[in-house]
Amino acid sequence: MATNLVSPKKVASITERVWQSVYGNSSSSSSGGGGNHQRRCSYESDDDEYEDYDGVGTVQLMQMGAERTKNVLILMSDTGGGHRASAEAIRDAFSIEFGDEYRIIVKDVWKEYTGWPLNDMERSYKFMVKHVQLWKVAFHSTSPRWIHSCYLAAIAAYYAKEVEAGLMKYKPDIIICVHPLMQHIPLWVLKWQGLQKKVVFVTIITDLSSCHPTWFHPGVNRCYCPSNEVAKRALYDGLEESQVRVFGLPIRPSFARAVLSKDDLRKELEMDPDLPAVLLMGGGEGMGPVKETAKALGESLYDKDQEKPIGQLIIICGRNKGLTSTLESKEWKIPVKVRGFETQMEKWMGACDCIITKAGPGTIAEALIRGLPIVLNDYIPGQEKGNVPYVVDNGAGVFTRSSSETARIMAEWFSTKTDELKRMSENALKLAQPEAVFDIVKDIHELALQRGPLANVPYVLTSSFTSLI
Ligand SMILES: CCCCCCCC/C=C\CCCCCCCC(=O)OC[C@H](CO[C@@H]1O[C@H](CO)[C@H](O)[C@H](O)[C@H]1O)OC(=O)CCCCCCC/C=C\CCCCCCCC
Ligand SMILES: O=c1ccn([C@@H]2O[C@H](COP(=O)(O)OP(=O)(O)O)[C@@H](O)[C@H]2O)c(=O)[nH]1
Repeated sequence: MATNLVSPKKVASITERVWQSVYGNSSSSSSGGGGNHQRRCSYESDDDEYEDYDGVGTVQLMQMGAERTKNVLILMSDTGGGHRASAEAIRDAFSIEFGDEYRIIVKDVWKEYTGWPLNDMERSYKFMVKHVQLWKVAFHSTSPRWIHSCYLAAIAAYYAKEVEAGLMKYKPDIIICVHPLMQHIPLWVLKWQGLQKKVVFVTIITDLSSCHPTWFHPGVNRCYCPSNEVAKRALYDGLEESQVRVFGLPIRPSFARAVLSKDDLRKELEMDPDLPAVLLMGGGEGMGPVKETAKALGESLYDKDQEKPIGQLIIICGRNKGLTSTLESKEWKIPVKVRGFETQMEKWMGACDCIITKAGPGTIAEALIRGLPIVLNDYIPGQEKGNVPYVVDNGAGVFTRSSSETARIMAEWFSTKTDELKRMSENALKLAQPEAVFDIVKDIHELALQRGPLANVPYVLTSSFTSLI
């Protein structure tokens, strides 16, 4: 029931009353859908974390007129590994640049607050990209604006209250969205709440070239595009030039700032100190032809005549546990390390000489920063297709879906074609944008400073205040 939204401890704000007038008092309007709906809809939460953030309102009141810590809510989802990696990159860069000025909260608000299908996007996405034709149809058929707007409006009608509860819990001064489907409902909520002038809302696109039109929402304060190609699409899809900025894809500062010596890293990671090394992976989920490629490399990187390896292989399987155990149980003729989900990718990339991966934007951007030539062995149709020419046409790598071809290229790079490897490494470094993440957070900071006086009015007052103007 709408009246359940307010704890007896809290003063019911005018916004909540407006909310009731929009949605009425009927419990039937809000009871469907999410299994966790009843619990999540209540502000009488038994959630300890909520109590922490609840305190923010009081702190804000005490700090009125003084500089106070601003809350930044980063909306992401673990559909693949790239959205979280970008979210963490932004979080770390804020901390490096601005210290305690900002409190950063990285959340999948859908998962915490809504019900099916929003709270289970990871599994649905994994299922769809595994059945690649299904993803292709879903991706392209939802591209026209009227189609995805209808879907999203229907979902908003169902889950807006839950999303509102999720957003209000964290009392954000700034919302940063790194997922295409997490803009529409929060932006509607801010509009209905009259909070558009108080809360800065920006989107950071995490696809390098081809991307789904849901990314381009005209209601954002800024849309950070990783490339000029994406920026052109954003303008074409209705964003104003003043909204669009191009700095590059945000990559974790550990890639940009750490001084890493390959020798030290190899020692730390217990790798062979001398043999050239290739890193084989398939994004956060260990997707693509990793197993077949590993087997082919096991053969091609072994010199049968001299009976010794010409290279070593690092396989990072991400969250794909089945792949990890299959590859761990195999016998190898060359030095091989099989790893699951790694949290220090900059070290593994820093210790290797080249990489084989599906065309995930995050992995590509990281590899470019480390100057690794790339063999792209797969791409997800739709959003990852354009990443292939981005790498190949810029001379930073090659594309082949054939495992035996990949294995042959690698053997050549490590023997007769070392000059090609070197040239591609130089091209990769030319494309790299390690400072993008810092440029983005500085721009967001500027944007926050430009906010009017409403930005400093605490949430406990803003809702009632804004409803009067
Ligand atoms: C005639 C046939 C009709 C078929 C209708 C299908 C109904 C809708 C079903 C599915 C929705 C499909 C959404 C498509 C596009 C979404 C935008 C997009 O590109 O999202 C990309 C992300 C994943 O990002 C990728 O991650 C990697 C990062 O690690 C990598 O970077 C890659 O390059 C990134 O782009 O995709 C998603 O998150 C998709 C989640 C799908 C969830 C499906 C949930 C089940 C159904 C409905 C949920 C509600 C959403 C409806 C929104 C529809 C509007 C698009
Ligand atoms: O064990 C792993 C595997 C992958 N990643 C990171 O996950 C992201 C993968 O993003 P990408 O866009 O390449 O592909 P996705 O997984 O999203 O499809 C990159 O930042 C990787 O460094 C990671 O941190 N640990």
